[in-house]
Amino acid sequence: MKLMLRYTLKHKKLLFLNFICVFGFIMIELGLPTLLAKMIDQGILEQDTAYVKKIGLMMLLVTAIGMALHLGLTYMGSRLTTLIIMDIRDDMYENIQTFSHHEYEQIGVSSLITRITNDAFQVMLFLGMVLRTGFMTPMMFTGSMVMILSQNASLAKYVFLCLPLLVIGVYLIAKFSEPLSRRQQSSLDKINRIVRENLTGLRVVRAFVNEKFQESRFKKVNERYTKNSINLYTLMSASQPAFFLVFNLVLVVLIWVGSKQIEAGTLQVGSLVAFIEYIFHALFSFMMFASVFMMFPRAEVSAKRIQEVLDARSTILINETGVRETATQGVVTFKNVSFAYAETESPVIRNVSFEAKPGETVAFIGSTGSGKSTLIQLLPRFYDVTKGEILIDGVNVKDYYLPSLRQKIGYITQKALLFSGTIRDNLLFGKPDATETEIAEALEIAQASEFVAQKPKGLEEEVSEGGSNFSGGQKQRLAIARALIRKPAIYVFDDSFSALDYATDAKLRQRLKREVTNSTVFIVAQRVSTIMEADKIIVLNEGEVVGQGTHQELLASNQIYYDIASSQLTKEELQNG
Ligand SMILES: Nc1ncnc2c1ncn2[C@@H]1O[C@H](COP(=O)(O)OP(=O)(O)OP(=O)(O)O)[C@@H](O)[C@H]1O
Repeated sequence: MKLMLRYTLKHKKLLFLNFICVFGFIMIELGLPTLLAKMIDQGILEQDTAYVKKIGLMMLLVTAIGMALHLGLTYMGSRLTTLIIMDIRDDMYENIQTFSHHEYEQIGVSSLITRITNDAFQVMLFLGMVLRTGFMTPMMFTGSMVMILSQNASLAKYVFLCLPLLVIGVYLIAKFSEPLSRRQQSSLDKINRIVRENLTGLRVVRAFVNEKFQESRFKKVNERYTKNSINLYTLMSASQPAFFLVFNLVLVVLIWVGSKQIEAGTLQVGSLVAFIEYIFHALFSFMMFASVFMMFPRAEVSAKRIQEVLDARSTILINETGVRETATQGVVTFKNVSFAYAETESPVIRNVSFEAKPGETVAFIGSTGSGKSTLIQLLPRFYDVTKGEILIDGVNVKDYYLPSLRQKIGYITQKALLFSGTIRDNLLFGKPDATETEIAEALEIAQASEFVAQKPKGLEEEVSEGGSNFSGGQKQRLAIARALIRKPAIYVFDDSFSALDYATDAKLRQRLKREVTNSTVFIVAQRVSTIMEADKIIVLNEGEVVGQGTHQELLASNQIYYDIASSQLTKEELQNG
């Protein structure tokens, strides 16, 4: 509720105009039955044609004004809700951007998508309803009740008798719809997750001929969603027939008692018609308000899910006052660094210490799951160390202004990710103002010039979603070029050469070596051949450093490294180093 109120009050001017239209519209709607009563009692029954014409014209004019006000009301309401939802989505997106990986993992990417799309839409539907009818109906109801009481108090008591019945009904429906709404939104999260997994992993699904299995997984969550929706809508729609039953019963009683009063001469026909019209307004307003009230739990569930996203504070803050400039560029020191993914889990990095200087290449090797990727993700603060510290150019990474820290690092992820757009767009992602020469140079170092030139449109070739129109190796080379173009002080290659053939891998590294003489280079690799020329190789085992040195030193002194190397290199290669 707070969320909806806060965002609505941001647009006070539109809200005020909406309110004016509502007020005017109600005045007109409430005035019409009185005019009608006058027309019947003083015009039609008295056979005064001139009076009938006069009141008729007045009614026409009043109706036209009412229509204009209603139009204004609809326009104002739609404009307001659209702006509110735009603000909510903008703020959510902005906050999501600041999330560390921890928050993404906690809420889940699919759920974040549902929240920014469907939950925001649910809130929009509700606010639209509130703005169109939420203000209007209580005012209309109160106004109508006042008119009812002032017209005929003895008839009014029948209307009051039915009200508690309606209130209890509305309360019960709202109460039962809340858990159903919550379940519905969380089933939608699941639908989103399965669709996402299926579509991104389509090749795996097909390769394992698991379409049927995935289909049944989808069917299950879809059925759960449908069942929930049916229950929810059945509950909601039960309200209308029940309401009309009560309404019609009241009407029958009123016509019965009213006709007796007319017979006795204590009530005029026109007054009864106006009275019934007011009752219609009152009960109809009540029903409309009840629908808003019944929709509230559903919108509230969505608003809470949105609020959760807005309230989530990244554990890794931008640090506005942090260090932006340093004297040196690329000196990296790990001091007794330990890291666990969650407080309860055991550390995956244990007491790691090493140093790297500009011009040096430091490589990490170890069995899978030994913590190589985790270790280098601590550099740009994708996660924060649990113990110890990481210094870059003498400053703790936590003390940097976050963008300045990340600006120093060219990070090439294990899974190359390209964005939809052209090849050029993807390269400019690294440096928006890069010149043609810089682009060409980066492509050349990354061994990508040739295949880019072979594309019919060259740099302007479109990259389809996820880069699916490029091979794994081509994607990796473009991702490398994108990082190279920035010329950062520190390069981090997280197994980024794995999809390249041996020859391309060797050529790329050789060319890179010439280029990045003043930068610090970290390479994570599974292939010994990729890292054997590194200045320092760090061998990791279960998160611990179990060896440090050059290829030759480690071959001679470290059994784990020797075992990895001997499993990949020929005897000759081993001997020649
Ligand atoms: N997001 C995560 N949440 C919890 N545990 C994780 C997460 N990512 C990795 N791990 C765990 O941390 C450990 C180290 O994983 P990491 O990816 O760093 O290993 P790696 O040496 O890079 O492996 P590989 O060579 O297979 O890529 C593994 O046991 C892994 O299961």
